[in-house]
Amino acid sequence: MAQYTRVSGSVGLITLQSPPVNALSAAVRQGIVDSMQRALSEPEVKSVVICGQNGIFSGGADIKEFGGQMSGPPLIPMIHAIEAASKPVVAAIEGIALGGGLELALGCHYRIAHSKARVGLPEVTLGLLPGAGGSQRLPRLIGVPAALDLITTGRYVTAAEALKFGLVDQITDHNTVNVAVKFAQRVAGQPLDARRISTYPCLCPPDVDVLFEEVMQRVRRTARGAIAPIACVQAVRAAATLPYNQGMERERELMATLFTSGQTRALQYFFFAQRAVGRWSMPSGARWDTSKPRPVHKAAVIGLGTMGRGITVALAQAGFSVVAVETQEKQLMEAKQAISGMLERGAKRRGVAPALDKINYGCNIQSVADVDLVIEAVFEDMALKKKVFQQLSAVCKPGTFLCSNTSGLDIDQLACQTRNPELVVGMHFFAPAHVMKLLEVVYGPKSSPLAVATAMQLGKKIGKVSVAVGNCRGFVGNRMLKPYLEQALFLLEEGATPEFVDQVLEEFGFAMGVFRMSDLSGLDVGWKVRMADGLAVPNPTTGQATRLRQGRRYSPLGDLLCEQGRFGQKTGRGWYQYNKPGSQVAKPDPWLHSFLDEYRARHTLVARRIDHQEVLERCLYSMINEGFRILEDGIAAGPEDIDVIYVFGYSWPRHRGGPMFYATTVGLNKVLERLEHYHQAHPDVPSLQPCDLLRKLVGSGSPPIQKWREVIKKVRSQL
Ligand SMILES: CCC/C=C/C(=O)SCCNC(=O)CCNC(=O)[C@H](O)C(C)(C)COP(=O)([O-])OP(=O)([O-])OC[C@H]1O[C@@H](n2cnc3c(N)ncnc32)[C@H](O)[C@@H]1OP(=O)([O-])[O-]
Repeated sequence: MAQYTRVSGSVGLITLQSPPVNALSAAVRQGIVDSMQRALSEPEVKSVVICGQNGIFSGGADIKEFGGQMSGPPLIPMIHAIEAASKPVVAAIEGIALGGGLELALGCHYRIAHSKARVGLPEVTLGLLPGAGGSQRLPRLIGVPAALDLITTGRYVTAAEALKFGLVDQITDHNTVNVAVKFAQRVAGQPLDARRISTYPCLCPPDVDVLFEEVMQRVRRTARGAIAPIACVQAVRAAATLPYNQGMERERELMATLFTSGQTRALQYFFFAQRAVGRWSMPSGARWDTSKPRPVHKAAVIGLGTMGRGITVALAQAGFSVVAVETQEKQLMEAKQAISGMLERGAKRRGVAPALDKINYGCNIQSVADVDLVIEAVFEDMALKKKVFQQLSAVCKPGTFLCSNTSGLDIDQLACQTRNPELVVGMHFFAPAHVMKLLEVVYGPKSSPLAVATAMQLGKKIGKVSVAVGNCRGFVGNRMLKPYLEQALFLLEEGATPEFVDQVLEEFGFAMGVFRMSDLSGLDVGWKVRMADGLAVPNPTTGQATRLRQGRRYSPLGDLLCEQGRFGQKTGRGWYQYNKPGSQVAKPDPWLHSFLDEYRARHTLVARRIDHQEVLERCLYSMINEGFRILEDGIAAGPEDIDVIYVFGYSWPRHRGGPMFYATTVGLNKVLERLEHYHQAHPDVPSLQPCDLLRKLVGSGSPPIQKWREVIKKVRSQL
């Protein structure tokens, strides 16, 4: 709702009241319409101020309303009525003015912002465009280039930047509402014609067509199949080329197309999924709201390879004191140089001082004795990690949390090496750790809620999206990656090429196909794991046994490449060839094609034509099937956890909502039916066998994803 009061005798003050972010719900819109009518009809009132309660202007349209039947006064006529008002209306922007919130402010005649406020039009991130006149008013106010930037990226700008653009009229460090009220008194009675943005001509640079062409090309390249950024460019183009009313009509048409697309549904789901993962729970019943974290002031990182360096940077940049440990002096010095460079570059980008003094470097593990939390990031070797955990347990002060950055090893085995296994959790970062948003916080059977809460809070403080998951091989992300990679290899054996498989996956929206991604991460990483598991063996016997290991189909293709020293980008050869080691430009490799031909001939495999559908279904459905198993096992508490992990950690296209949401858009019965089909064709591939939970969900009528937790609970209680 909105509260109407009269202040300073002649100013009507409308306060939006819809906690926590004053979203423009039906009740708020009704409140604004009623309050405006009152302010305009009261003769004593000479001007109006609109603000939001609790220091927040507005987070925009109420996203929860998008799924249902719209009720209450619509936003567009409401904003038009404010703009057309005969008395000046001033927006007092505190905290945030986002989306519809900023569009409302653009309908006002003046905008006063607090210096700490941030404004933006993030609709594109929800698969929409600023469809309450924002796409038409913003370019008229700040010019086409700046408007295109804000609208196509959805980025927020500070009050200072907004002032520079001319998006706000004034910024203040004082009480914004008081300043706005005084301002409103000053401008009362002044003519308003020059303050109505919809009447402005659209400021276009001379080469506007070239600009639109360039922006459209960039947007198409980076959108990975998302349609909203393209519609945003089209809407701004309408502002630049059409009169306001026709531009509004075009905005409406584009918005209608976006609204009915599946993409906005997926992105809205994902918006709430990101927030749902913060409300974590453990199978023991421990939860986010009943488990208090312990403050961490000083942390340590053990092992300063690629991951350790990134983690150190992430911690230091967030203001934590860090002890960074590497056992060999030479490696320590190399790491120090690299970390300092990363901090300096990051600080330059953000216009702040580099946090170099936050880090103390050392070669001795004793130097971590007084820290509150340690993140171990040594090589992915269980024996080595166990030794480190034994040392840490002996050296650290009582109560220190001991965390491992393992990407899939058993947390419980590490916990068993320590005196306080309840203080041990996994903190699985993704490379580069100071850039990638995802953090899997892995609890073992002995991990305490205190340790999980502390790791989750630390993750939040260093800017990560943290997801709490159970302990199993590969946790959530890498466990689901296994069947996906496996299918890709089988497809090569059966006749596909790496380029074709990658092309299909990239067209689907992945930033990189599976083979380009493997080349980037390094083929040797998985090879070492498979050797440790007894799967990759040198010189295996030929014939059927080569492709059947531990009772299931196995493709040794990756091992064979590694035996040739083809580790991917770092060696200049992998599934692709590169100009030189370290180069990122992948080119098809004729050697690899002959190698695949010879391999098939040696194993009497006849290459067949494989189409797009089969690549997508086998790679994605096997991964989704593993996702259902993860839910069934209680490793992830809900589908949102899996989807957030995949979007932030594995470049799953956000506009498809994540793998589990994608399954709902395909139809669970179709996923089940196709898995059954492929499992029949490949009975020696267990990952294609549909899991029980998927069958149960289909059996219970494929409920919406928000209801899955109930079915999961029932399935798990029957175990
Ligand atoms: C008509 C077409 C034109 C207009 C289109 C639009 O405006 S589209 C919209 C354009 N606007 C946007 O895209 C802005 C989206 N919002 C944000 O980016 C952030 O929420 C924030 C920066 C406003 C606050 O960040 P923060 O870290 O301080 O807090 P937090 O993120 O944890 O959220 C707190 C709670 O508020 C909830 N909630 C938030 N916003 C909305 C909403 N609009 N609606 C409903 N609910 C919303 C959120 O779910 C959470 O609920 P929970 O889990 O507690 O039950």
